[in-house]
This record gives sequence, C-alpha cells and structure tokens, in this order.
Amino acid sequence: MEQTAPFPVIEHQRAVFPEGVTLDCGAVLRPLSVAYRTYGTLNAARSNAVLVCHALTGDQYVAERQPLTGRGGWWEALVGPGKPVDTDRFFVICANVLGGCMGSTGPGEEMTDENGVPQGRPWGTDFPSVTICDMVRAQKKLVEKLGVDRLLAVIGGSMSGMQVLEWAATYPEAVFAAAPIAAATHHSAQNIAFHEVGRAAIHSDPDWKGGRYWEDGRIPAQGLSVARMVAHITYLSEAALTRKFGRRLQGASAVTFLEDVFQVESYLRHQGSTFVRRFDANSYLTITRAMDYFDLANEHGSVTAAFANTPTRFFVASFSSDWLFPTSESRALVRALNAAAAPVSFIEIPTDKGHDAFLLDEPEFHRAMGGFLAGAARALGV
Ligand SMILES: CC(=O)SCCNC(=O)CCNC(=O)[C@H](O)C(C)(C)COP(=O)(O)OP(=O)(O)OC[C@H]1O[C@@H](n2cnc3c(N)ncnc32)[C@H](O)[C@@H]1OP(=O)(O)O
Ligand SMILES: N[C@@H](CCO)C(=O)O
Repeated sequence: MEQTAPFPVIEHQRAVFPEGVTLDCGAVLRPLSVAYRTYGTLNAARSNAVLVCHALTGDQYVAERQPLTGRGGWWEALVGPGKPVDTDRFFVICANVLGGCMGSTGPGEEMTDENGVPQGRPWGTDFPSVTICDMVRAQKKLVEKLGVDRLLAVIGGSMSGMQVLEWAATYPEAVFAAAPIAAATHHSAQNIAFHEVGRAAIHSDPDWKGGRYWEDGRIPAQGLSVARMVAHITYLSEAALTRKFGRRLQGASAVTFLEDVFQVESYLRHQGSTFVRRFDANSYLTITRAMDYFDLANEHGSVTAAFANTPTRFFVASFSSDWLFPTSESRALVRALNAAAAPVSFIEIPTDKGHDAFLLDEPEFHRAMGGFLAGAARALGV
C-alpha cells in the first residue's frame, strides 16, 4: 500500500449557508457548505430541475471529469446531452453529501464551534453523527438557493435511493417524481454487518490514530483499502466474479503465500488501492453510519404512512442479481406505495452484474428511466 499522505486539496464549486443546519442528533453545523455541480439550463418556469443524488462513495461530478481521479463522471452512461437524463432538456443538479469528502461539510473540513468560529483543525471524529435526512436537508437548501421550489424529479441508486425516498417523504410538495433505484426503505442487518467489518478494518489500522490521522499526514490506507475490498464484493455478484475471473491464476509463479495467487485477489486489491486515493476514511465511517441508521418505517410509523397522500409519482427499479439491495426489498417498497395510493411503476432488470449494475451499461434500465422522466416532463408541460 504505497499511498500514505492525504489526497490533494481541490477547489470545488460550493454554496455556503452561514446559518448552518440543525441535524437530527441536535448538533448545529455552522456554516454549512454544499459542493455541487449543475448541467443544462433552468427554464423560465423553473420546472425542469432534476436532482441526481449520489451513493456512498460518489460525488457531485455525475457527468463530467472527476478532478481527483481524472476519470469521467460516474453516471455519464445515463446523464448528458441526448441521454435518458437529457441535459439539453433538464437542469440537472448533483451535490456532494453532507459528511462527504468532495467539498461539502464533512469530517475532513475545518471544525467550527456552535457560532461558526473555525477551530484550526479538521473535525475528524468530532464530526457529529449525520443521517440520510440531514443529507437531504442540506440538499434542500441548495435547491432553494438555485431558485427551484419543486423538482421535476429526484433520482438515484443505492444510498442515493435512500435520499430519494427521504426527499419524497419529507418534502412531498417539492418532488413531482421520484426514482429510487437498487434501494430499500431500511438498511438490512446483513448490510450493517458488512459495513461494520469495513469500519473495524479502519479502526484497527494503526495509522487511523483514533481518527486524528491528519496530525502526521499518514492516512489509514490499509484499513480503508480492506474496507473497500469487502464492500466491493457486495457490489458484484457471484456470477459476475465467476464470469470475470473464475479460478484463474494471476501469475504463473506465486512462490510465497504473500503474493496474489488468484486474479480475483489482485482485482480486489486494485479496487482497494485505487479507492484510498479518492476517499477519506472518516467520511467513510460517517456515511456508512448514516446508511445504517436509515429506516423509513421507524421514522414515520410505517412506510405506507411515510407516503400517505403523496402527490409524488414513483419509479422503482431493481437488478436481479443484486444481493445487497435485493428485488424483494424493492417489491416491499412498491407494496407500501400501492397501499398509500401512490402512482408507482416497477421494473426488475435481468442482469448478472449485481448491485453496481445501476452504474453500468444496462440499456433496458436506461430506456425505462428515460421513459419515466419523459412522462413526468410531459405531465408538467416541460
Ligand atoms: C453511484 C455513485 O455515486 S458512484 C460511486 C463511486 N463509483 C463506484 O463505486 C464505481 C467503482 N466501482 C467499479 O468500478 C465497479 O468495479 C463496477 C462494478 C461499477 C465497474 O465494473 P466494470 O466496468 O465491469 O469494471 P471492473 O469491475 O471489471 O473493474 C475494472 C478495473 O479492475 C482492474 N482489474 C481487472 N482485473 C484485474 C486483475 N486481475 N488485477 C488487478 N486489477 C484488475 C482493471 O484494470 C480496471 O481497473 P481501473 O478501473 O483502475 O481501470
Ligand atoms: N459502488 C457504489 C455504490 C455502493 O452502494 C459506491 O461506492 O458508492
């Protein structure tokens, strides 16, 4: 693991809210910064805005080069001119989540006291506990600042699907259409368990130093890398791993047990080592906890109650080989929406690519998402 120093500081486009935001835990983050990107143009009626939320380790660079990795945007297959989320037609907004590490207020940013006075060091583990609802509160401030009262749609997969659901439950009048993809109304015990293995790997890295790793500039690269390796297994499927690697060997001559013997081992190490160059360990701890806390039924009494009398129309999609957010959880969501008399359509995409299929080239999914957004736009006269 060659990476030891924190990743370079990058200037991001940000909206700053001096009044801050009050979190579910009662803490006030003041000021609040929300890093964001927009694509396309807001129309005169301000009716064509689509908010794209990002997943656990995503960012605001949904449809353009990511400045840290130099790679294309994480949803360029779906978002762009002439694409299903057509930026020639829609005004697309994407913001880095609260607690993230791409410019929004998070554990790597400078700590402030309750009056907003800088404390001369990063938040680290003093960063308060945030929830998916807190992330959505921060996004709501940004959306309002951009002049949008009602979003044509809020869309996203995985943790971003949780944000989509939270948007529709908390601000129903502000969401005309909602598309939670590869998501669920709560994080399952199995998913919490996988997250905890990752967190334990970070905590046990001597370079984590109780979260104060900024003091000597050495990041807990080994722990964060192992956390990503474990998590990455859950983002694929057994069939995809078998198709990609099977039991093929990495090299002809592994002579010690320290070398990568199988291709799949080398692949996972690659996923781990590239991850630590683009993500902060304390953000990972913060955001995985936010996912684990998410439980819409617990917040609202039941999922059906969360969407009672909702004016929002829904599009729910799952992927057949996703064992992290399985189709059964999307079906349970659809049943609750039906019971709430909400307009909802549902599709299960047949694929062997697992959970991260939502990020990949899945033409049937892209056609369905494009059709849902086009229908919402037609209904609003956009
Ligand atoms: C929703 C959001 O907000 S986005 C979230 C942030 N983004 C992500 O999580 C995306 C990261 N995840 C991935 O890249 C996932 O692997 C996937 C599943 C989405 C991509 O799937 P695919 O396009 O099929 O790529 P695949 O899983 O085969 O990985 C390819 C990489 O593995 C490397 N690789 C393949 N075989 C091996 C091997 N035997 N040894 C080492 N590395 C290997 C490739 O060189 C390639 O590396 P690169 O990405 O650095 O160029
Ligand atoms: N692989 C994506 C989705 C995980 O849920 C991410 O890292 O954000």
